[in-house]
Amino acid sequence: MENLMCCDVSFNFNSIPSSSLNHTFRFPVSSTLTNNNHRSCLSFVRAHQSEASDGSAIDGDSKVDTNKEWKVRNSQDEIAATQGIRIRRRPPTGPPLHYVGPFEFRLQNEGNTPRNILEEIVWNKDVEVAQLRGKKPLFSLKKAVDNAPPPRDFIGALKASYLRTGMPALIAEVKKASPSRGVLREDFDPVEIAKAYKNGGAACLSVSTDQKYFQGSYENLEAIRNAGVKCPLLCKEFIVDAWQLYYARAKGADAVSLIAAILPDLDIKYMTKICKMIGLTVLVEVQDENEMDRILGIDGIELIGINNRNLETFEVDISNTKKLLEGERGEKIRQKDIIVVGESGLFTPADVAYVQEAGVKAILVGESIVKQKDPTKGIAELFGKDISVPTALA
Ligand SMILES: O=P(O)(O)OC[C@@H](O)[C@@H](O)c1c[nH]c2ccccc12
Repeated sequence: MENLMCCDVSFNFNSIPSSSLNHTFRFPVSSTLTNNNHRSCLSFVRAHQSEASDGSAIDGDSKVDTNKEWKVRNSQDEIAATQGIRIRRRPPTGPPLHYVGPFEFRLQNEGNTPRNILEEIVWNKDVEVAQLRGKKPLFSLKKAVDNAPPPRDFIGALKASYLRTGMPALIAEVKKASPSRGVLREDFDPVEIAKAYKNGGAACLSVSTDQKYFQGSYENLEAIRNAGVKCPLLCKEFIVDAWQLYYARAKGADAVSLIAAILPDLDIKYMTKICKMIGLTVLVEVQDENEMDRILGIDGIELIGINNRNLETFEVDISNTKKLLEGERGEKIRQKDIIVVGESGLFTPADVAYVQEAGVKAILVGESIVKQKDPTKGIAELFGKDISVPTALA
């Protein structure tokens, strides 16, 4: 890992949440980060804002000034909107007159009601992360990350699988439920499912860690890692804060997904840099042309997922993968040597052939295989043939 150096930084705190006011930070800065522009640096501070120089947490409900906090979030939403991002990171109608606890307990009105499920998930995630950060400050996570076993090569595993089978490499998703489909599998044993996927020929696994909407957990991720399943693991989360990257890595993830619909370019850039520093592979997920164009404008992106499910409406349309790979976009992706992952709504060999034809080298599949009594067989049915690794090579 890159050597970290420390610097003291004092800021004009106009764009920093109130919990950070009057603090001089001492935080690690990698050589890559020092060269970045001022805004990037502010974002980095935001990610590290909840710790004083001794590493103690300085966030806490009692110290949050909701009025200033709201102003900061509102200006973040304005920046995001200029990039075509519709998802608001916080309720927009201003702070409640009194601080009444987390988002769930705030009085609902037209303005502070989420407009769609993705917005609701993000607002809840914000609260969840703030609470978790208080319990596990960044300095303790950094120690865990330093002592974690080396990450596995996520992209290497995808490439090897594609070369071996001549078909898109499978990222098989371990998820119990989803907001659009409800519970997918009652008898859900994450480790058994992970082993079955591996035996069926999955190159990598995706593990849902969101508890509220997907009934997942970081314990599942850790359990799969500790059970010795060799596939690299993607932590399937809604990342809204760089703290979550360290958390995922500390829990055994080899890769994380960043959702372009909720993260402005600047966040994607600096989070990608942090991931590189701590050894995580980044999968950036896009769902329309605007998001694809934004991500193709960012350097250093190696893996792009095209989601066939619109996260705002839940509509699934696998032709989305084809649409986003046509013409100049496809050309640019090939020039940049980016691997594209076709995501969601893939059920049959015809679906797999369709997205392969469109240009993907990997697919991310959950529902169609997790629902099968035997997920190993489910994989063979999805591909229309056995793609498992011969036992002599496994
Ligand atoms: O279960 P499916 O339709 O095969 O989809 C899997 C995966 O693509 C999906 O879970 C997913 C991809 N990106 C996401 C972002 C948020 C929530 C869910 C997702």
